[in-house]
Amino acid sequence: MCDKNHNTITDPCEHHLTASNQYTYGDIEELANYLKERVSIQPQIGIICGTGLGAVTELLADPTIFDYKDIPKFPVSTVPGHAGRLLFGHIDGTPVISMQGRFHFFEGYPLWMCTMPVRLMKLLGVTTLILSNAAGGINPSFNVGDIMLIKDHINFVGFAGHNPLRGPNEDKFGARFVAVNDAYSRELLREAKAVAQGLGMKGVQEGVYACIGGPSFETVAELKLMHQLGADAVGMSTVHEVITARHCGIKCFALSLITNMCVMDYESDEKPDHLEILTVGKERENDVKILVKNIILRLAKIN
Ligand SMILES: O=P(O)(O)O[C@H]1O[C@H](CO)[C@@H](O)[C@H]1O
Ligand code: HPA
Repeated sequence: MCDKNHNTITDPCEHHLTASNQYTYGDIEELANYLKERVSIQPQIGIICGTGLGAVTELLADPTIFDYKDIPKFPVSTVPGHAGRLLFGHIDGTPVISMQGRFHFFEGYPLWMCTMPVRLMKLLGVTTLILSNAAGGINPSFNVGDIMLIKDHINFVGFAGHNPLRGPNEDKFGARFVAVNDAYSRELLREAKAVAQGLGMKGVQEGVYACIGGPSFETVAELKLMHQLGADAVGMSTVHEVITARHCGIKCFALSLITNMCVMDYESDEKPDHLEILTVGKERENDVKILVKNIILRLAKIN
């Protein structure tokens, strides 16, 4: 820890710099300009694909694709199931930008770095963000393969003091304090439910997503606590992206694919396993794809 008695804003030290966002508004503007010079699509909708759910990007017609490693100042994906590509294209006429792979806190990235692409999307013109993730089911009425439409979250990472907005506020993106009681657009949730119903999709649930830091999964005691607190599913992402999006006024819709049921019994020999999580993602990615496509179609009709 830093023991220097100093003003962290006017005289930041290395430790404080890591805690605070190092991407200035100008840096992200530069990044947006870099992409605008190379692709003419101005996206309205942003998509962030969860573990094993990158197939949603197949919806983009004739996409322009950037590998994260080729974009200046961009982090790179290190988790299997996250391809590490940024795609621009159209889904049934709607201009879209999609991240095939996200950044997680457990990879070692500070939260401001994990969520920088959301601010980039804002500067590129995105007004609505659709997020997906793989999650463990806590609600005993859920089944593996269910799709949970997220209505709220419990931010355990935030409880521990980690927030993507920590540090000096960037007023050009939004105000210092941001309300998140309505983080998940009720309108989008209603529309998504109507779409799922219209498609006759089975196993579509609604619930509360709990976010932990990972990469360790949860203990039985932690899961029992989460259940008592009202969490229906648990994962290691999404919430920081949603906070960053709400800060800059982007509407959010998020869904979890329940890739495993959490082990809440000391007698059980089962364990969560990333490879199994990827397998369930593969099995259900088509349904997630259909749902996302139809939500975008519906949004195009009502907007
Ligand atoms: O949230 P996404 O990116 O879908 O990934 C989920 O899958 C991984 C665990 O297998 C964790 O990273 C968890 O958060
Ligand atoms: N816990 C945390 N993250 C996850 C899980 C889980 O059980 N499944 C998929 N991502």
